[in-house]
Amino acid sequence: MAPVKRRVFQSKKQMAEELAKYTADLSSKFCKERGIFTVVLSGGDLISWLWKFLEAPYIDSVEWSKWHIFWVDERVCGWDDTDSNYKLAYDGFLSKVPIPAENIYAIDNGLGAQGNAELAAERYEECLKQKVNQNIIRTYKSSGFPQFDLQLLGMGPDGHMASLFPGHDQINEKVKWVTHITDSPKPPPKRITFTLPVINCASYNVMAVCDKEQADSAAAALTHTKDLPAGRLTADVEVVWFLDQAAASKLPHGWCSIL
Ligand SMILES: O=C(O)[C@H](O)[C@@H](O)[C@H](O)[C@H](O)COP(=O)(O)O
Repeated sequence: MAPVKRRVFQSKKQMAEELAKYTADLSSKFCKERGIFTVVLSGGDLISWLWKFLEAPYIDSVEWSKWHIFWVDERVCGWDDTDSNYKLAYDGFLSKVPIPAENIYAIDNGLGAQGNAELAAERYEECLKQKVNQNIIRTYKSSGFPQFDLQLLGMGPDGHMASLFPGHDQINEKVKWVTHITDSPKPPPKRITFTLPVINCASYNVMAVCDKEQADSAAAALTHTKDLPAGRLTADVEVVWFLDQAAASKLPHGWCSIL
């Protein structure tokens, strides 16, 4: 099983700087190896921690034209809706870096605007399959699941990741690549989400978590004292939890040395 590493930072600023460095290093590695870097984003606070990419050296040194962007979960709404994870990422990040528009794979705008969660999930899975056929996304060993190069994930205070919530059935999906939920405890209620097997096939998974509201769940997930979706996170190569001091404050003594 892939190692689960922890990195605890004194401030969100430091965390954002290291997150950019970690991601840029993987971008160089994958662009060199395969000429493509597949990156999966989540919503929530994550996008606000990507600001470092908009500055030197990254804005000029990253091979943006080789990036392909996907979403681990999305709210079922149109692209211009204030709930949209696509809009959040576009406004805060994607519109400011030269990633080609055709390399950005958002939820189907029409199905989102109609609120059709089931069909939107099916359509997004079809989109992933098409990208596998075009050799943009790799597949994981013999399982046939898509394998992304890097996923940048977040965790809610209840321990959810993507739109896999504690006590909801979506976490048990074993066949589909993308599923949907219509009663999400975090608003809005309708969402589509990658399933756990897909999330865990990624080569590298980053779980970025800040603030004291997440501290209990971060500790429970990392020590496995509660069965939380975020505690089931693994990867093919490695998982790294990026935590600020507040989010790491409930980790067992000695687990949270500052980096
Ligand atoms: O659509 C969403 O709501 C997000 O993708 C979600 O899965 C997020 O990553 C976590 O809820 C953490 O969110 P915060 O960073 O806002 O706590």
